Amino acid sequence: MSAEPSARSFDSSYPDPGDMLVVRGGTPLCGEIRVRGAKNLVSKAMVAALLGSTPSTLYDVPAIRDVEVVTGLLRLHGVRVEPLGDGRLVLDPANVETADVEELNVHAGASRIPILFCGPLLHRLGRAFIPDLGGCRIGGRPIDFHLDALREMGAVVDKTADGLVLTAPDGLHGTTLALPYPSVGATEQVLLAAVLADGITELHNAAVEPEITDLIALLQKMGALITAHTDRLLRIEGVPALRGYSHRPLPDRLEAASWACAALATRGDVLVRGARQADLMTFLNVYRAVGGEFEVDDDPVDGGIRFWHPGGDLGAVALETDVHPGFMTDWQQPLVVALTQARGLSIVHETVYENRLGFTDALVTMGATIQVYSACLGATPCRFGHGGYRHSAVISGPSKLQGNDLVIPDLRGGFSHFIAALAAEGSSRVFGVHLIDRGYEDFGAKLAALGATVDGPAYERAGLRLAGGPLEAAR
Ligand SMILES: CC(=O)N[C@H]1[C@@H](OP(=O)(O)OP(=O)(O)OC[C@H]2O[C@@H](n3ccc(=O)[nH]c3=O)[C@H](O)[C@@H]2O)O[C@H](CO)[C@@H](O)[C@@H]1O
Ligand SMILES: C=C(OP(=O)(O)O)C(=O)O
Repeated sequence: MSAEPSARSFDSSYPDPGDMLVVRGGTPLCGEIRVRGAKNLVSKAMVAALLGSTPSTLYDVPAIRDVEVVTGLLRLHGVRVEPLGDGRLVLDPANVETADVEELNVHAGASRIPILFCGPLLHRLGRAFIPDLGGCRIGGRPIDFHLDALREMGAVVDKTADGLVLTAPDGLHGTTLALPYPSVGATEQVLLAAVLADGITELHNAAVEPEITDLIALLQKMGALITAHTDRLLRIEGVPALRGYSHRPLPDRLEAASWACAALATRGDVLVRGARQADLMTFLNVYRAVGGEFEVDDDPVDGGIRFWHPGGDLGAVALETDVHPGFMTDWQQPLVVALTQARGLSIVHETVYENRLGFTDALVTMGATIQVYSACLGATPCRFGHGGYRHSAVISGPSKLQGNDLVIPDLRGGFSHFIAALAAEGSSRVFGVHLIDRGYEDFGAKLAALGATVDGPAYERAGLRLAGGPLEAAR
C-alpha cells in the first residue's frame, strides 16, 4: 500500500474515526496469550444466578462487553453483582425486583442475552420485560422458537413498542417440546424456564454444544434435575427451589480458535493458554487438514494449545459449518482468512446463519479471491438453499493481501479483518473497534503481546480501553 494511513481521508460512511486502529501488517504473530471463561457460557451463567435462593460465584469471568451488559441488566433487577478481582464474580439474587423499562432499554440492541431472562424472571416475579436484542448481524436471528416454547409452558407474550412483556398467570409448567432446529439459545431458554417449572419438560432436538453441557452442569450444582439422553433429548424435572452455584466456566473455544487462525494466517506461532482440546476437536481436525500444526499441553493450570504455521504451503479444504459436533459457525470467519493463504480452492458452506459471509467483501478489496454464492456448495442442502442467501464461498489462494480501510461488521468478522490486516503488506485502518470488546478480552494487549504493531485513536482516545481499561476498571 503506498499511502500512509495518516495521509488518507475519512470516508463519510465510516463509523467514528476515533474508534479506529492502525495495523501494520507483515509480522507473524508469535508469543502466548490466555483465554478465560467462554463468552457464550458466562453470560448465561450470570442469568442462571437469578434462579438461586442463595448467592452464586462465577470464576474466570472475562472483561468483555457482554458481561458488562448482563451485569447492568441484573443490577437493574436488584441482583447484587460484585466483582472480586481476578475474574471472580459474586451474584446475590436475594432482592430481585421489577426493573424500570426505560432503564432496561438503555441496553436495547446491546446483546442477545436479555431474551434468556424470561424464565428466571417469570419464576421470580411473574412478569418479564425484555428489551430489543442485539448480537451479531449475521442473519435474521428470530426468537420464534424461544417464544413458542415459553407459550407452551404457560407464558403469555405481548409485543409492545418498547419490547416484549411476558406474564405467566398460572406459573410455568413442564411439557413436551421439539425445536425445529437445534438452537443454542432456545435450548438454554427451555433449560432456564423448565428447572423451576411445575412438572417434567422433555425437549427434543436440543442443542448439545459444550456451552449447553456446561450450563446443565451448573444447573445441576444448583439442584436441578436434568437428564441428557442421546439423540438430542433433554428431560428436565422441575424442582421447587434452587440454590446458588460456584462454577468455573469452560474456556472460550471461540477465542482460542480465533487466535489459532491468526497464527496460521500470519505464519506465526501462538500458545493459547487455557484452550482445551476436548472443546476444539472438530476445529483441530480442520486446522490439521489445512496444514496447521498444534500441540496440546494438558496441565490443568498452565496448559493450553500451541498453534503454529509449519512453513511451506497450506492446503485447501471444503467444509460446512454446523451445530455441534460439526464445525462451529463462529470459527468460520477467522478460518476463511487463513484459507486465503492456502494453495488451491477452498469451499465453505455456512449452514447456521444465512448472512455470515459479508465480511469477505473487505478481504476481496485487500486482494483475496473469494466468490460468494447463494447455492448450497456442500454435501448437505441447508435451510438457506432457496431464498437467495449468499451463504457459500469459494476461496482461491494463496493471495497476497494488501492493507486497506476496513469497517468491522460484527464480532468474528471484525477479528477476521484484524487477522487479514496483520497478514497483509502495508498498513490498514480498522474502524468500529468497539465491536471487538463484546467477545475478546484485552484484545489490544493480546495483540501487543504477540508482537503486532497496532496504534491509532482507539488506543490514544480510550487510553487502556483495549488493554483492560474501563471494563476491567468496572470490576
Ligand atoms: C450468545 C451466544 O451463545 N451466541 C451463540 C449462539 O447464538 P444463538 O443462540 O442466537 O444461535 P441459535 O443456535 O439460536 O441459532 C441457530 C439458528 O437457529 C435460528 N433460530 C434460532 C432461534 C429461533 O427462535 N429461531 C430460529 O430460527 C437462527 O436464526 C440460526 O439460523 O449460538 C450460535 C450457534 O452456535 C453461535 O453462533 C452464537 O455465538
Ligand atoms: C455470533 C456470536 O455472538 P452473539 O450470538 O452474541 O451475537 C459470536 O460470538 O460469534
